Amino acid sequence: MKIARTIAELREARKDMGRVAFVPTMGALHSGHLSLMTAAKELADHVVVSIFVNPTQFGPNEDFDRYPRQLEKDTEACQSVGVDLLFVPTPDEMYPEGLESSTFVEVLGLTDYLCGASRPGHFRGVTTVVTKLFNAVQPQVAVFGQKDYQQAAVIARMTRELLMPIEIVAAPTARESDGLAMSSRNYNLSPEARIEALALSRSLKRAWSAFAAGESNGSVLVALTRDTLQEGLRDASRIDYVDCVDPITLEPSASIGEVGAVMCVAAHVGGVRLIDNIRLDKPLPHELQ
Ligand SMILES: Nc1ncnc2c1ncn2[C@@H]1O[C@H](COP(=O)(O)OP(=O)(O)OP(=O)(O)O)[C@@H](O)[C@H]1O
Ligand SMILES: CC(C)(CO)[C@@H](O)C(=O)[O-]
Ligand code: BAL
Repeated sequence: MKIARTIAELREARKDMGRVAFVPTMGALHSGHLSLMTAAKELADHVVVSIFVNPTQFGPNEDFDRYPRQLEKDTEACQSVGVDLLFVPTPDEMYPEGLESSTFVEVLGLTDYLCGASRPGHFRGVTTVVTKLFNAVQPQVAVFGQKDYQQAAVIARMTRELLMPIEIVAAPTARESDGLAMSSRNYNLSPEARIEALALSRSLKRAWSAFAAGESNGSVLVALTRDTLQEGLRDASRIDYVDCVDPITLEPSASIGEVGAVMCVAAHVGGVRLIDNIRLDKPLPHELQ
């Protein structure tokens, strides 16, 4: 596996590669990330992974400084699943003009909801850095996780509308055996908070079961989900959102029809912000059964 630390090194290594599948990450890799890399291997001749904790997608009071970093372990993990090229740029390499640059990429509409509403400016940081990474890596296909459902939708919309010749693939959420969605931020959970965090997946399971039993009113499903989440959290005021949304537009679903819906939750557990979601119209993930 080659490692590139600069754009110049990346471009040099990229020259020898044909069709590339790209997996952008912020590191502190877990099995969810590795499942994206394994999926990427099926889609192209070479797999490129980036690890970059992007400062511009964190708000001033968010956890940029506390975000877990473990580059040595991550490098071994990438090697173990057969990644061809690992790109680990510094902030100066990604933002040579400084973090307050005058050029950025912003997707309107889709970013009004969910994390876009609770983390102002977050998606502008994500779409700008992903555009830069796409320009640097020049992949044919890029793989994102459905755990960050809105992020995958926003990036798919961006690539389509900006005519980027890149296919966006959204891969399923990897979960721990007790249902918790894998997330780098789980590394920051205390043992007590790790147990409390199960309230997120439990609340989604409740929504799924009610939908499967015939409930299709979005507000009723949101209320059930919120109740379950509140019951499981020590501080209910730390819920950022519980929303049942259209899978394409991400607008709140009043009534779930043929296109189905996604139930999305975000909450702070023991000082760690976690998100999760579930498609109500698809089979229940086996870890939640
Ligand atoms: N449990 C998971 N299953 C599948 N993909 C995942 C999972 N968690 C994250 N991903 C995907 O991995 C990619 C990189 O995400 P990132 O490095 O931010 O990891 P993360 O675990 O989501 O971290 P965070 O704690 O910031 O939420 C994204 O496309 C994200 O959707
Ligand atoms: C896509 C991404 C790597 C952009 O910084 C990040 O938002 C993430 O890890 O999901
Ligand atoms: N996994 C999405 C990146 C973030 O939370 O900033």
